[in-house]
Amino acid sequence: MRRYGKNPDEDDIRVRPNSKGTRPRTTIRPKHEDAAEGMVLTVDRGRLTVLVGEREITAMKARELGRKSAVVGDRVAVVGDLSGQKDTLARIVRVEERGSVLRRTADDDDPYERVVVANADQLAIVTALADPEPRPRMIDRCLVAAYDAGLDPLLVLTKSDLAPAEPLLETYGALDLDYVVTNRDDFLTGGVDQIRERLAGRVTAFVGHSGVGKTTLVNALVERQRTTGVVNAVTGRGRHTTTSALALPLPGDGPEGAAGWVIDTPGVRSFGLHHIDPSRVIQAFPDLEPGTAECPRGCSHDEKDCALDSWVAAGHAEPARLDSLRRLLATRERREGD
Ligand SMILES: Nc1nc2c(ncn2[C@@H]2O[C@H](COP(=O)(O)OP(=O)(O)OP(=O)(O)O)[C@@H](O)[C@H]2O)c(=O)[nH]1
Ligand SMILES: [Zn+2]
Repeated sequence: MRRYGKNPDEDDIRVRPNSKGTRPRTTIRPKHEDAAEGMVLTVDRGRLTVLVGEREITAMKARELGRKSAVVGDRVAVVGDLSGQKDTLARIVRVEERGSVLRRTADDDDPYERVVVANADQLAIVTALADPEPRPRMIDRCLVAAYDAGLDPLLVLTKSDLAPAEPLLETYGALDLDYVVTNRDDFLTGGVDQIRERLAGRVTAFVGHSGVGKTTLVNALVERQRTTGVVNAVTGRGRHTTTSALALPLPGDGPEGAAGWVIDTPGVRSFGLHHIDPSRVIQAFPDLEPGTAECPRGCSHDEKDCALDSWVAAGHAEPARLDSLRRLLATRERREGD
């Protein structure tokens, strides 16, 4: 699977300046052939902050885009005033095809599932080992969302000074999940390198419930940021005013001049799992998947004849994993955030 960020040279989402003549053009596009390519960093009430080269500009959707949305992480083509000066406004005339989408669940205020992050290739699931207690169900839901969106999950276990990681990791042992264990004291001694390594050259969306230490972690990661440009300008605006995700560059060189991207997602209470087929849910449980071979056709995996019970009874997987799968299947239709 091609994922944005891993092989920027092979990326077919980008519009290369010299691609004229080598590629067929659609009839709509020539109008904006001189458009600049950018990446959406955040969205605030119809105003989008777009990184174009080294410059951060404010833009809005051009009318011709219609209902099509542009979200954080989107590659967009912009025209108009690209100076980035105060009170200037550019127009987004095109949203490039997305390599991946993360959706959030519909809620009472907004009945539609919406894409909140585009083009991420990794999902960092931030969970505290204590205070607050880890929530395996929430982790499972995130895993399902990650697998469904084609993102590599990365379990980030924080506050290791308060509790050991082993019990939780044991539960997920069969999943062969990539994980990092962190704590605040490590950050002070440069201990974020372990996680930095996992983020290098990639676009990683960070999710986690309030209080797990996500902000502490993200700040440690983006701290040594160049003094001008993206981070300071964006964070200076006051996060609380926006429910949008926010793309933050990791210091160093790489695609778009950053060593990788952290996409902080304050507004994502829960992922939209409504659209996910039960047969895809099972993909988040590779330890259980082989056990479904003997299931009756169209098995819900939560019925009397389900073969998973005997699979687990035979010792092929942990009973806790099957419980987790079943809880997930049962709660998939609900709108809960945990
Ligand atoms: N013991 C301990 N406390 C931590 C650690 N990291 C963060 N904290 C504390 O946990 C609390 C929550 O941290 P935040 O970084 O604000 O957590 P958050 O997930 O961003 O939560 P919100 O800001 O509510 O969204 C703060 O009081 C932090 O000081 C850690 O490694 N160990
Ligand atoms: Zn079954």
